Amino acid sequence: MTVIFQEQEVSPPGSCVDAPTKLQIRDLRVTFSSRGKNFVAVNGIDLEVRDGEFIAIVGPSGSGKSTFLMALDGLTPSSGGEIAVDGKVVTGPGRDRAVVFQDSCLLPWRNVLDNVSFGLEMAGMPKGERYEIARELIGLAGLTQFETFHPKQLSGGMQQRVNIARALAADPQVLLLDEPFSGLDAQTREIMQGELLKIWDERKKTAIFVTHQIDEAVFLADRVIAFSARPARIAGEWSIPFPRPRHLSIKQSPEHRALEDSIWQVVRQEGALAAA
Ligand SMILES: Nc1ncnc2c1ncn2[C@@H]1O[C@H](COP(=O)(O)OP(=O)(O)OP(=O)(O)O)[C@@H](O)[C@H]1O
Repeated sequence: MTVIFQEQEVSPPGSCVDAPTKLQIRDLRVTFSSRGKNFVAVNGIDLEVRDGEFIAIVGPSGSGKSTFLMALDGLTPSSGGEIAVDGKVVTGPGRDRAVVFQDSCLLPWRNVLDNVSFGLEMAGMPKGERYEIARELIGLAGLTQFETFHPKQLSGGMQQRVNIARALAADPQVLLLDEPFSGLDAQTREIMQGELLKIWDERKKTAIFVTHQIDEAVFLADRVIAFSARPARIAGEWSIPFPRPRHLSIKQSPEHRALEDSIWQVVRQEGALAAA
């Protein structure tokens, strides 16, 4: 396993190195059945995530990244090991975790305000209260002028901002993001990376972000984890030293590029194993 810890005398601003553990994953295994045969998708992952930490997960296609995320959410049952949020063992989906998917999951007949407040409505929160929470998040997402718009009237980037606001509305302890920007063009994607960090800096949620883009992982995360070829195990781990708030221009720095290269080498190696 490749482990690179950047030594620093002073913690970067916004760092969570001293924060308590938020999410604990011990020996997590996920097994699927396909055509009468069992196969292991996730094989014994151990991971401790601190409160407010931003983790990015990269790895070859089919390595088990989404499966891992869905197991954390409780949508996919694990076949071994344990997941705990604040020490409480996860047995299924719960309000302490929220997922943002690649595709917009907005309800087309509801406007932005009613989409963002949907979960709160389902939880029985009175209208005035849920609208107040939703409006604050819509503002944070820079969409105040669009709260009466319906999803089809919004660009892909705006729809994903609504999705993120909706996920945050229930005030989850852990935000799980499964390639949320992969459907966007390169320019919008970069803008969204900056927007996500702005929202995250404000709310400081513990975040697990799955992506194929290594530059995106390095730019966003406190820690990048590379998964091996299937079955997923941790093949490498990198601590990202850049202080926050981060500006997109850091992507051009030699330090950023060196981290990208180091991560890419591991992912490429694992991808070759997957193809072999
Ligand atoms: N519900 C399921 N039933 C059976 N097999 C599944 C199921 N979900 C995922 N798989 C298989 O598990 C493996 C891991 O899939 P997963 O989608 O987690 O990988 P991934 O790393 O997220 O891939 P990508 O980067 O291409 O999105 C794949 O072989 C996939 O076909």
